[in-house]
Amino acid sequence: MTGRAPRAPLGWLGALLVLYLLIPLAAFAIRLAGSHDRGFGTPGLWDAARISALSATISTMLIVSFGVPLASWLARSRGRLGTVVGLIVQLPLALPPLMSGIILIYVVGPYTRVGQLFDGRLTDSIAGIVLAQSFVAAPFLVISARSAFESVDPALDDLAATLGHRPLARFTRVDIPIAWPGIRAGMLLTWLRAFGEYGATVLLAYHPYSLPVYTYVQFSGYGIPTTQAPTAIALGIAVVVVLISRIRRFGRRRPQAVLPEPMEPRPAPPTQVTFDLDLHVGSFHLEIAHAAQSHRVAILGPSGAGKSIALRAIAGLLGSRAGAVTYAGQAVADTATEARQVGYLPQTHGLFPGRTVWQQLLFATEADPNAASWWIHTLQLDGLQDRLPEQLSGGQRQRVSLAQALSHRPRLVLLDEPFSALDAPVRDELRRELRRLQHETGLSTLLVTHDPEEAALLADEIIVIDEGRILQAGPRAQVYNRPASPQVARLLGIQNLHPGVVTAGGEVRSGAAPVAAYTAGMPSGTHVLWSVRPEHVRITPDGAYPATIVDVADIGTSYALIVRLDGGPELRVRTIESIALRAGDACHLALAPNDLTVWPAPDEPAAG
Ligand SMILES: Nc1ncnc2c1ncn2[C@@H]1O[C@H](COP(=O)(O)OP(=O)(O)OP(=O)(O)O)[C@@H](O)[C@H]1O
Repeated sequence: MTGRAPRAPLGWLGALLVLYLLIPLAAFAIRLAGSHDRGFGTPGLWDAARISALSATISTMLIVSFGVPLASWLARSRGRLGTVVGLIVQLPLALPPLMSGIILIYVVGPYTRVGQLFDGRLTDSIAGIVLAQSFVAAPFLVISARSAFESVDPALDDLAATLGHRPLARFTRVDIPIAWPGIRAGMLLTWLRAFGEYGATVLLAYHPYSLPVYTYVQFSGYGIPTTQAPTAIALGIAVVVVLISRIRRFGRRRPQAVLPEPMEPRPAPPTQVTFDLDLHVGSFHLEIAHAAQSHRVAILGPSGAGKSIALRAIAGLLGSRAGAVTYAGQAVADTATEARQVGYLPQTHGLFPGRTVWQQLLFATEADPNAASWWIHTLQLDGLQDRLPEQLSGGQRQRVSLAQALSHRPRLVLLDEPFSALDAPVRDELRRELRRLQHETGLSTLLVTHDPEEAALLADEIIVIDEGRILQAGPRAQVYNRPASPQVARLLGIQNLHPGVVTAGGEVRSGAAPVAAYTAGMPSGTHVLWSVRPEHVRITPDGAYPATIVDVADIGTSYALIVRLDGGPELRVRTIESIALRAGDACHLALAPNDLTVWPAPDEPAAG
């Protein structure tokens, strides 16, 4: 038994509809084949067909010129205005075309002001036909193009801005190519709808005859046999246009890239960033300020802390009102992103669909082909230059993104969780690679991550943020060894974090176990949190703290143990020394007071 629902009844329902659509077409074709005189020589027929084709083409061109920018705006607009405009655009679709004709007469009819400007000749002319067709057919283009633009990832627009492209270039070189299949389908539908338009046209422009008006005139004057030829023409055209809309560009051949001589780019001078940001995105308020002392900085924080918003603001993608930003002492708040010379790796991989690896690398306005060739080689992308994004693995895509960001010699590279979607071995490999580049080429980087290990590997200076505020900022060693608060300790992934109380002797009692620590300035009885890094807990016979082994795991390069302090909490221990102990064995721990960090518990007022 497969457990699948039987599909036959659904299939039959669909087949009935297909029959209903097919039978009239077939009946017409049979009648046409059996006729003596099909009327293809009737006077006026071909003129009417020509006028319909001409006016539909003009209408479509007009609708595309105005409708594509409108659809792009509608796809991005979130406000009430966008909703209202979206409804207005759809209205002609919901209105009977005859009524659309009546409405148009009130605006451009011979006795209106607009009509009189043209001596009443706007109607009953090709212009009148175009006006009627455009009104009725415009929604088809706008609706289709709008949903096509909605599928364009806004991060690609941001990426193109960091690669030096201005808004118009981003529209024509990023948005239009990606949305093109939807725009093309909308154009063909629009043309067909305009070509077949009758209701609005017959009221607004009875003359010259368009094909549908001509057909009605023939029908009412001479009966149905005389309508065979125009119907056959319309049917033939519909079939051709529908077939055109189905044509895919199978296996389009792209020229193979010939890579120029690789040439190592001159390294950009180290760039330290200063920022003082104060901005709202929706209901989220980001207010952070920092002057970096290093050119390898990480912003670390949990999901939703405001890391990506901070990075986008520093890149200039949120406008000049986001706050003050300087790169190497130079104020850039009023400089557009495209002129800031930054490299950017957005959270989702930033590659442009339909472009080969080589085309991605040369996409920046100031891309240097020799440098691009060098990055292909350095980032181990040799042989992949003619591949499209979908023909690459996740790790290769991130390498291409990195190469793309570096090929225009950015002064600062902004990385938004660049490796988070990759599996552990590929992530480790790419982190190592980036670290190597940082050290070998002096690359200036600002990394956003929620992973403390990644921040420690790729930055000399760490800014810890949460809920749009800085919790701690400073050199890596200082932040990791002396987290300013338990919250920072948790965000840094510090594992041994336990509650305790300061004793009269200045120790910390955790459970029943007193632990020696520096608690200067904290009165006896203060509730605290204390922590010690797993690699700072030593198991040694002369240790001061009796304990019991709970678990020992051999993790290849080291041992990870869980040990319970007698009368106290469990501690994680990490050691590279060979361990002969097993779960349940007694042991002793050595904990240096220097290695312990103690904070007043969050609800305790800070002492000292
Ligand atoms: N366009 C937006 N409109 C409204 N709120 C937004 C918008 N973009 C982000 N936010 C909100 O701002 C906050 C910070 O978002 P941000 O993307 O900077 O977080 P993050 O720290 O990068 O998180 P993650 O690690 O999950 O990417 C979140 O609460 C988010 O919901």
